[in-house]
Order: sequence, then structure tokens, then C-alpha cells
Amino acid sequence: MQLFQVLRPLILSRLVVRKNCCFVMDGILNPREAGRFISENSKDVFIEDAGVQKVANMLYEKSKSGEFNVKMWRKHELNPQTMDEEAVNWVFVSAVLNFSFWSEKETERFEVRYKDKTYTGYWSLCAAMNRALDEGFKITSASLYSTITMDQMKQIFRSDSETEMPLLEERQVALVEAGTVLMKKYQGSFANVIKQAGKSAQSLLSLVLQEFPSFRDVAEFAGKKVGLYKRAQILVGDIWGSCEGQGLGEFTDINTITMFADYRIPQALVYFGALRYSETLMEKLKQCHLLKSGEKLEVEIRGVSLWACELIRDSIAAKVSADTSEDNQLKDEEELNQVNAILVDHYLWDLRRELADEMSHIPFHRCRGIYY
Ligand SMILES: Nc1nc2c(c(CN[C@H]3C=C[C@H](O)[C@@H]3O)cn2[C@@H]2O[C@H](COP(=O)(O)O)[C@@H](O)[C@H]2O)c(=O)[nH]1
Repeated sequence: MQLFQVLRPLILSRLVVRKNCCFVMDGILNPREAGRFISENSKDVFIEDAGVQKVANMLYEKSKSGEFNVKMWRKHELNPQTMDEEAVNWVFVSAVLNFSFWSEKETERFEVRYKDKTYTGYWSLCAAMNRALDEGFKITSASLYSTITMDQMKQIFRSDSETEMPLLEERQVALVEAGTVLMKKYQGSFANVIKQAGKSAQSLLSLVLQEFPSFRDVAEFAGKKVGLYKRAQILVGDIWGSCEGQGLGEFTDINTITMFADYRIPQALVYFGALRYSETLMEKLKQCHLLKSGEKLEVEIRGVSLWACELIRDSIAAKVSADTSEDNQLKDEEELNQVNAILVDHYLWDLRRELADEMSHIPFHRCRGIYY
């Protein structure tokens, strides 16, 4: 192995500390403000109220069962079950790497086989992480991933198909950056970052943006800086889910977190008629046009999708308060069952996977980057 390969992570970790200058959030619209502003100024992506109400009705009916709540997160076989420090360190690593799984051809995807099941997309990341842990490489330990080499990355994230994991080098850089900060300032555990946030989701979000530059998902749109913060927000949302809103996952303001602006929720929103693309944009996406991170069309798709989910959440809340029927479980388990933007997001994201074939005629937007 060349000397550079060995030294690369150490060089990167030196760079990180210098790059990690303070991140000023003032002057950047927060995700909810950004969603509204982008939606009000969008030229190629539009919200359709009939579709918003359709999704809100679907979700409201589902939420009446009392099954649709923070406890869902742990139900997936790949998600950690321990609701402790190990679980939040697992969530942190998954959030650092949670981006850009799409491949040129949907039929040629990065795949990981784990415990007799084949995973693609986001779940292939989780399967590779759990496979590494089973094989004795503690990928959740900052002391290890802060100096992880490309050879180790290739071994851990090896594919069980012909297609390699996209952006492996960018993932190594993100891991070294995150691990270096965690080791230098938080004794190697993300639980210590959480504890510094005083049970506030917004404080944790700000702390993550301050400390970990790879999460700074900000664009310029119509003369303003807009913070979409997809990975930083999903990190908070998954910490909440991994601990069922208790202990390390307890946040007094979790309902201020918005949907996570990825490339799958827009697909679902268009499918249900809550979002509409201009003919020009739809044609571009059907041609698999590659959008640049931060370009106008890309920001419109992400920002208007985010705002659509805010409207869906607001519509559900209005239905709950109007609903006087005694069988509505939401009333008496308000705390547990309130449908916030995180649950709206997970519902749509999981549904997009369940209905992948039905939705396949709706193109997702292709953008190569580390933000989502
Ligand atoms: N908006 C939103 N985007 C999400 C997630 C998740 C994983 N969350 C699950 C984890 C625990 C709970 O069970 C959640 O359901 C991954 N992604 C993004 O999707 C894209 C990949 O998609 P696909 O090709 O289908 O794997 C990629 O941008 C990835 O960053 C989410 O929840 N919401």
C-alpha cells in the first residue's frame, strides 16, 4: 500500500480541524423558512393542494390506528435495538454516510447481502455497517473511523453486485472529518454531543452544523441563503427514533424538525399529485439529466417538497383537532402519536419503496453530492 494511502487519513484529519471554522447560521433561512421562500419563488415546481389533502387524509386515517408513531423506527431489522450510546453512535455514522446511493441504471445498483437478504439504496449502507460489525470492524467507533483508510473503506463497503458504492472517497473524507472532531472534542461518542444540546432538537441541529462541516447543506436561491440540512435533520430524527423519544432521544422541540430533502420524497409527492413539475423540468428528469448541487431546479425540487410536507403536516393537525370521535386514539395519546414532519417523511419514504414499481414512471432527480 502506497505511503500516501496510509498517511491520507492523518493528513485529512489535520485539514479537518483547520476547516472546521465556526459556521454562522445567521442570515441563512432555516429549513421551514427556506421551504416557504423557495415555494413562493419557484418557477418549475408547484404544490397542488388537492394532492396535499389526499396525502394528509391517507396519513390521518393511518395515524388513527395509534400504530403510526416514533416506535416505528426500531421495527426495521437493520436499525439498532438497544436504545443506548451504542445505538446513537451507529445512527451518527449512518447519518455521516447517508447520501447518493442512486446508480446510472436502476438495474445496476450497489447491493449488500446480509443475513440472507439483499439490500440496495440507503439500506445497503446499513447492511454494510452491520456486516462490518459482525466481521469485527467496529465501524461505529470514532477511534477507528477517524483514521479509516481507503482499503478499509473498500472492504467494509464492498458490493455484492457488479456496481460499487458511489462516492467512496467522499465518504472516507466525511468519516475522517466526523471521527476526528468526535475524538478531539467529545471523547469519541456522539452521546456527548447530544448531552450538550439540553434535550433541544434545534440546539442539536445547530451543534451538528457547527462541529461537522459535511452536514452544512446550504444553497443560494433568489438572493437568499437557504439551509435544507437534510443529513443534519435526519440525524436528529433518527436519534429520536432510535431511542423512541426517550433518554438520549428525548427532545422538547422535535416537532420543529422538517422533512428530509432527499431525492425520493419528491418522487412520492409527484406520484400522489401533491407536487407538479413544469413540462421542461419533467422532460429533463426523464432524460436522466444530471443536476448540479445548488442549481435552481435542484433547490426548487428539494425546497418545494419540504414545504409540501409542512402543509401536509399542518392539514393533519387541523383534522386531529377537528375530529371529536371517541375512537380517535390521537386525542388521549397526543404526545406519542402526534404526526410531525418526521413521521410524514418516513411514511412517504417507506411508501416510495413499497410502491417502487408503481412510482417508477416518476423520475427522481439525479444530483451527485454529499448532502442527500
Ligand atoms: N427523506 C428521507 N430520505 C431518506 C430516508 C432514509 C432512511 N430513513 C429510514 C431509516 C429509518 C427509518 O425507517 C426511515 O424510514 C434515507 N433517505 C435518503 O433516501 C435516498 C435513498 O433512498 P432509496 O433509494 O429508497 O434507498 C438517499 O437520499 C437517502 O439519503 C428517510 O427516512 N427520509
